[in-house]
Amino acid sequence: MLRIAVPNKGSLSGPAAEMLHEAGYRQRRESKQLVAVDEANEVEFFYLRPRDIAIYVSSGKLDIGITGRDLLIDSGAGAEEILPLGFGRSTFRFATRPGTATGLTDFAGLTIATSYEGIVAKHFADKGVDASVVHLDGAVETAIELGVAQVIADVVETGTSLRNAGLEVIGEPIMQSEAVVIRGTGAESEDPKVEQFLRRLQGVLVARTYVMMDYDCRAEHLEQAVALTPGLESPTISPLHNEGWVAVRAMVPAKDAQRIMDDLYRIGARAILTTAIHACRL
Ligand SMILES: Nc1ncnc2c1ncn2[C@@H]1O[C@H](COP(=O)(O)OP(=O)(O)OP(=O)(O)O)[C@@H](O)[C@H]1O
Ligand SMILES: O=P(O)(O)OC[C@H]1O[C@H](OP(=O)(O)OP(=O)(O)O)[C@H](O)[C@@H]1O
Ligand SMILES: [Mg+2]
Repeated sequence: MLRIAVPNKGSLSGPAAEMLHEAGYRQRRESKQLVAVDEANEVEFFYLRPRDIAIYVSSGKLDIGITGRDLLIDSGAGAEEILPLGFGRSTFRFATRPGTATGLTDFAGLTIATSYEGIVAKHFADKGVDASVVHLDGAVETAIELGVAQVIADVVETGTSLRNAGLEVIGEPIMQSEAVVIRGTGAESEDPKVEQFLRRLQGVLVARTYVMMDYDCRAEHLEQAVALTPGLESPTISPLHNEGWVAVRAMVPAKDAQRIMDDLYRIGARAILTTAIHACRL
C-alpha cells in the first residue's frame, strides 16, 4: 500500500481532499477521521497537521505527502518537492506599521514575530541580517499592536489581514508558496506506485486547465487554424463529407478558449465547440 499524508485542517485540507477525490481516490467520511484506506487503489491516507507532514515523510514512514512549499522549507526536514498542485497559493512577506522600516537593512535591533521561524532564520542568514525572532502560533499581526514585535513575517494571500491591522508589506516577497507533493530526500525516485499517483494528479491538473476544442474549417485555412490550436502534441485532423473541409480537434488552455474561438471564427472556422475534460493521462 502507498502511504500518503494529507492535511487534516486549515487552508490546504479542503482543496487537497477535492483534488484526491477528482483523481478517483476514496477520501475520509468525516473531519475527525485520521486514517482512511482506499482498498481498490491500494492507498492509505493519513490526515495530519500540514506543518507536521514533511517530518513524517522525511522519516520514511510515509511515502509521500501533500503540504505547503513554505511549510516544507520551514520544517527543515529531509523532504523534497516533486509536484506543484496549483492551490493554496500565497506569498510570504515582511510587514510593519508605516514608518518603522523600509527594508531588511533597518531590521537590526528589531524583533520579528512569525509562525515560520525556519524560513525567517534562513532568510536572515542568507542576507546577513541580525535581528531577533519571536515565535507565535498565529494571529501574528496583533503582535505589533501589543508591542511584542515591531515587524511580522507571515503568509499573505489577499492582504486583508494586513490591511485590517494597519500594516504594510516591506521588501520583496521572501517566497511564493502553493500546495506541493513531497517525498523523502533520497527516496527511490521511480517507485511505480508513486509514479501512478502523480500521473493521476497531473491528469486532474490538466483537466482543470485545458478544454477540448472541435471545429470545422476549409482545408486551405488549416495551417492558420492549427497555428492557433497546436494542441499538446499535435491536433487531430479528420476529413469531412463536404469536399475541401476538415474537422480539427485539439486541447487548448481554458483561459484562452474564448479568444481562440474568436480568432478561428475570423479565419472562417465554423461549428467551433469547447467541452470540459473530466480526466486525462498525458
Ligand atoms: N490565507 C491563508 N492563510 C494561511 N495559510 C494559507 C493561506 N492561503 C494559503 N495558505 C497556505 O496554507 C498553508 C498553511 O496551512 P495551515 O493549515 O498551517 O494554516 P492555516 O490555513 O492558516 O490554518 P490554521 O490557522 O487554522 O491552522 C501554507 O502552505 C500557506 O501558504
Ligand atoms: O492575506 P489574507 O487573505 O488575509 O490571508 C493571510 C492571513 O491568513 C492566515 O491567518 P489565519 O486566518 O489562518 O489565522 P492564524 O494567523 O491564526 O493562522 C495568515 O496567518 C494571515 O494572517
Ligand atoms: Mg492560519
